Amino acid sequence: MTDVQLQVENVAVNVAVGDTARALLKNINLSVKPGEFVTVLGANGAGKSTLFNAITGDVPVAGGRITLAGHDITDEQPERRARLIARVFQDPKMGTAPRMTVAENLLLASRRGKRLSLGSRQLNARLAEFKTLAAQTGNGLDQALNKPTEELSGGQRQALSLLMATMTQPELLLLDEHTAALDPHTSKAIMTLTQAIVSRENLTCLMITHQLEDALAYGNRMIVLKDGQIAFDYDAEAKAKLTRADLLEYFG
Ligand SMILES: Nc1ncnc2c1ncn2[C@@H]1O[C@H](COP(=O)(O)OP(=O)(O)OP(=O)(O)O)[C@@H](O)[C@H]1O
Repeated sequence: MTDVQLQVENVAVNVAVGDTARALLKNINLSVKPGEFVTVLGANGAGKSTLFNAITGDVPVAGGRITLAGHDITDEQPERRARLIARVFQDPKMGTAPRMTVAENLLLASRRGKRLSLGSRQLNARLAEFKTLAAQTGNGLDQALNKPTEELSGGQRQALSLLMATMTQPELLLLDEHTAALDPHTSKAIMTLTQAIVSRENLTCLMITHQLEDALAYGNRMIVLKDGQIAFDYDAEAKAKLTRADLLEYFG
């Protein structure tokens, strides 16, 4: 195992605005160790989602190199990178196929990067496993395995998205404000589930959040983006000393 899981070297992202190029990311350098859980903070427009998009290949980089688990993925298509990288979005509707049942969604996710086969025999063979997996959410998902996901609550659907994102142990988990659309109680439950899965599977994880309490409470490293650059990078020890008041200063 290498001691660096994700290496972002001199990554720049530009977009054309009219006749001029605007820099969204300016020579970002970030080195993340295996099992690190990094919270990502920054004001609106700082470049957080653009950083995720550069890592997943959803925006082209103007320069630099991205390496994941020893593979140079800089020139790989997003579909290929998706075998290694899982992402959970803010909108619970983004992570699941709405007309398919919970169990079918889980079967699909378990086949990530492999040949797809969705027969009822394959499904039935894995129902007990999926029930155990869904039970850990504590929100009744295990009782809803045969329901289309469009009938689930936002919290259940986001819990399912999280299970689907992590069940094949991705090399990198990207959480893109994944609790922002949920009420405080549900958001807490999803964060507790997130923490449990990330620790148990020893996942390398980046989590964008605007919830300062969550940014402080979770993870063992924090970066703050400002104007397309990493303005602050706190290791576990420095992060543990930070307060909400310190963070508010960055956004003041
Ligand atoms: N395709 C694009 N073309 C032009 N500008 C873009 C494009 N994508 C993003 N931007 C701009 O780039 C900047 C960074 O956007 P980004 O979504 O990365 O910010 P963010 O830190 O994730 O913000 P938020 O907290 O609001 O989600 C913003 O000013 C945004 O408007």
